[in-house]
Parts: sequence; structure tokens; C-alpha cells
Amino acid sequence: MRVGIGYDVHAFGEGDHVVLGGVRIEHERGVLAHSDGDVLIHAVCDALLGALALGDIGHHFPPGDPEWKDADSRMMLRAVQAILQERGWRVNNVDSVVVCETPKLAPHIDRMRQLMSEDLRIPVEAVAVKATTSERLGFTGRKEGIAAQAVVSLAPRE
Ligand SMILES: Nc1ccn([C@@H]2O[C@H](COP(=O)(O)O)[C@@H](O)[C@H]2O)c(=O)n1
Ligand SMILES: C[C@@]1(CO)OP(=O)(O)OP(=O)(O)OC[C@H]1O
Repeated sequence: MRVGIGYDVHAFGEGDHVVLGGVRIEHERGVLAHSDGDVLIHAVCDALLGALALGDIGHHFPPGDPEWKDADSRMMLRAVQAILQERGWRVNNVDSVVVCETPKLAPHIDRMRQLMSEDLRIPVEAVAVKATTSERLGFTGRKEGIAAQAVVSLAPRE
């Protein structure tokens, strides 16, 4: 068994939607990012890579690389899953939390779980996504950006 932790932040910027866990959510602002700025999937990718001490998302998908400009972060999640599989591991479970005052995430949580479980090839019951505000404190509380944290466990493939 291996465990990993991931954390990511994206600042709000111009735009009319955010993408979280692969779900497009209409919002008064977008996020600043090289890719689609899916802070939740980035945190999950970092947790998965961390579990095997394989560096971080920026190491595998360099922020300056045109290939990843505006990229769908689900491509990165599937690529990371393939790396784990090649090395003889499978994802056992994912837990995660997204921190932002807005948008309201509760209506979208089950879709995020579904999409990430498909990309990771595990049951939806093994993927948890939670949302919280930071009670108007700090950068998330001031609506300057979104943060996400993830913890994963991996098991050897039989
Ligand atoms: N962006 C968010 C933040 C929170 N929620 C949901 O609201 C509940 C209460 O949040 P608190 O920060 O006041 O504890 C939380 O448990 C989430 O279910 C949300 O949907 N979107
Ligand atoms: C996802 C990548 C892809 O270039 O860029 P961003 O979308 O800017 O996201 P971030 O979490 O800041 O950095 C990781 C990069 O790998």
C-alpha cells in the first residue's frame, strides 16, 4: 500500500466558467492557468505521483509546453493512471476537498466523482470529493482563487 498527498491553487481571472473534476461550471470568473486550470484534478494527479515518488504534475506536463496549453486535465489524469498501471499499481481510493466561496459545488460533486472514477478505472464509491468555504478568511475567503487538496492510496495490481 502507498499513500500520496496533493495540493494545488489557481487564481481567479477573466472568464465565465471554471472546470473542476472535469465538470464545467458556469461562474462569474474563470481561473488563470496554462491548462484548463482544473485545480482538483491537478491535486489528485500530484497525490497519485507522490504516492510513488514520481515527481509532480509540472514535471510530467511542463507548464511551458504548448502541448498542455488549454489542455483538458482529464487527459493528464488518464496519463498518470497509465503510469501507475505500468508500474504495477492500481488506485485504491481518492479523497479530496475543494476550497472556495464560489461557485457552489454541491450540485456538481457526484458528476466530478463519476468522471474521475472513469479516468482512474475504479468504482465511483472509491472517489470522494468534498467542498468547503474558508469562512471568508484568506485568499479563498476573499474570492481570489480556488484551492484543492487530495489524498490517495494505491494497492499493488494482482
Ligand atoms: N464552494 C462551496 C463551498 C461549500 N459548499 C457546501 O456547503 C457546505 C458548507 O460549507 P462551509 O464552508 O460553510 O462548511 C459544505 O459542506 C459543502 O457541502 C459548496 O457546495 N460549495
Ligand atoms: C497543469 C499544468 C500543465 O502545464 O499547468 P497549469 O494549468 O498552469 O496548472 P498548475 O497546477 O499551475 O501547473 C501544472 C502544469 O503541469
